[in-house]
Amino acid sequence: MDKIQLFLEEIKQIISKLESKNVLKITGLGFFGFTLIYCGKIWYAQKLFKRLGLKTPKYRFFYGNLPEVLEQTQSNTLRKWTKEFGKTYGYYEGHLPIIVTSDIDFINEVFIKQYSNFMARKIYPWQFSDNSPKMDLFLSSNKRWKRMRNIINPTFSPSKLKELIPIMNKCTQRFLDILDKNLDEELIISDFLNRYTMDTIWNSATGMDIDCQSNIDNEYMHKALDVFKDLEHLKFGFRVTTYFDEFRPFILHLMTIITFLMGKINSSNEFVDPLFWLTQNIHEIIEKRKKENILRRDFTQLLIESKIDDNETLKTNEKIELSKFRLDREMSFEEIEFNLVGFLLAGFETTSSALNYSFFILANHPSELKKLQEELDEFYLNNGNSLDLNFDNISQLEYLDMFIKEVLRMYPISSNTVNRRCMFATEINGLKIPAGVSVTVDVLSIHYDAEIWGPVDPEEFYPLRFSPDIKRSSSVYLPFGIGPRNCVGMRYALMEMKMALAKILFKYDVLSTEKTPKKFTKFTEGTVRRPKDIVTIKLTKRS
Ligand code: HEM
Repeated sequence: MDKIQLFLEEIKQIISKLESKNVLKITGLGFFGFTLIYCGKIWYAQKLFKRLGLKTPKYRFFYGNLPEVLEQTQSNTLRKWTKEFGKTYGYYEGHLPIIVTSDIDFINEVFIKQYSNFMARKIYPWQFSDNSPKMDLFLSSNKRWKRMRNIINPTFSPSKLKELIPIMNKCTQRFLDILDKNLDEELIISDFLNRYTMDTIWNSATGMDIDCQSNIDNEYMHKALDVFKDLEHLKFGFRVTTYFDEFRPFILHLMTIITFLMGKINSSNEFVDPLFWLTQNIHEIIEKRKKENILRRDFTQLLIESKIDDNETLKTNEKIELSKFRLDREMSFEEIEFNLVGFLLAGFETTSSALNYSFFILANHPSELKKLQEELDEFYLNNGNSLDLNFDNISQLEYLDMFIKEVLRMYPISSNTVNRRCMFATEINGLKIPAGVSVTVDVLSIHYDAEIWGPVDPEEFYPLRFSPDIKRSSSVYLPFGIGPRNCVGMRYALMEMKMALAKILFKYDVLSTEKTPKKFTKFTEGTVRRPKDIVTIKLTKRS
């Protein structure tokens, strides 16, 4: 006790001495020292690739290469650098080191063979921490990701997804009814596609029929679009979190508080509101569902019911590890909530953009339209004059499958997300990779590599390069990523796209107008890569 009192006395004396001296001076010195150490840390971090012997483009102290990447879109910049530095090189986002690769062996090591060393994504500027319970499947890392992925995987199996076919059919029919009223007119097709994919994913996720296709001013639609708009608005804030990565959680909390207060002061504030609003709505839907024991066939129900299936998904050693935590075999309320919001956002703009690219191709390639229509006519006759599609008969539409594959080869929607972060130091092909370093794939360079996709020029739209008799490594085709952490929604997205295209092209011809772009030259890129040009088309009844 005496010792404690003595200690407190000493502290009091130090404080009073400090007060009597120039506090400002000391604070200034402290700040200067801290800045010096922080700059030293940045300087050292930006020497990593030199130490590893990897080439890098010229970078600036503190900023690294981020300004250049953001200026031109990441995909285009990586493709340009790959031409200059070869298949594997490094660059810096601020002082965060990123290895870029288009080397297939390297990709196989990171994404498949050594995936347990890379069970995280590159740090996203809006990511609080690796283990926050608010992180959905996309943003979570390590065991938390693995556990959630094992629970979610069965939800996207064909046997579960087939329960969602009636919802897809209903929304597609609604889409056709709307298009029927807009025949022979110039259409900005992305407006219609956004509403179609939002209607489908919201209905599939929650069972709630929001019908945002007929109701243009639908609130759900606006809020979802606002979330993406806000991510654009926040570019500056996100640059700050990248440059000051060590303080990211603090800056993000601060940004959340500021925007929350701004939202309170100005009720029309567009930022926190939409994501908060969406999450709140989903929260209420799950709560109601659990309380009233309502049974519907949708993602909410599938996630509530889903459990880890040890027999199917886990290897023996993982079974033992997970069986120790039996409670974790199902998802918590919060996890269901954040994953449903994640599905809404991941399944809306991606599929809508993929269809937008498809209509751009159809308007510019009448011969492709003809081939697809011939296949659909044959399917209709062979299936008792019906175009009812399901997971069993969809494989009969082989050309449609090749067509969509080629669209996504030329226009990979979400190539910036094909990355992993090293969590445990390792070595790949002689290159030592320390924990914390991210590896990102230069998808465009691979998708346009003439050695892989030739002899027909990869710049040409040519679906037959996906003929079943042509064999290629699956690691060269990456629109949905690769390995155990690839896109969990791939089957759902492909089914939705095929259903929409099959039903539309069976009924209508797609025509170009004077405004239809012939080629895309500029893109905007966040998690989704979109053309800057607006795709205008005309639909007309098939002759
Ligand atoms: C054409 C449509 C789509 C494209 C092109 C696409 C593309 C991608 C890509 C490239 C990734 C990263 C994969 C990797 O890192 O290896 C991804 C991840 C993911 N996607 Fe998709 N996606 C689409 C539709 C969907 C849909 C409809 C859903 C949900 C209903 C969805 C949910 C997800 C989720 C949850 C992840 C994270 C998976 C994980 O980290 O385990 N996506 N997607």
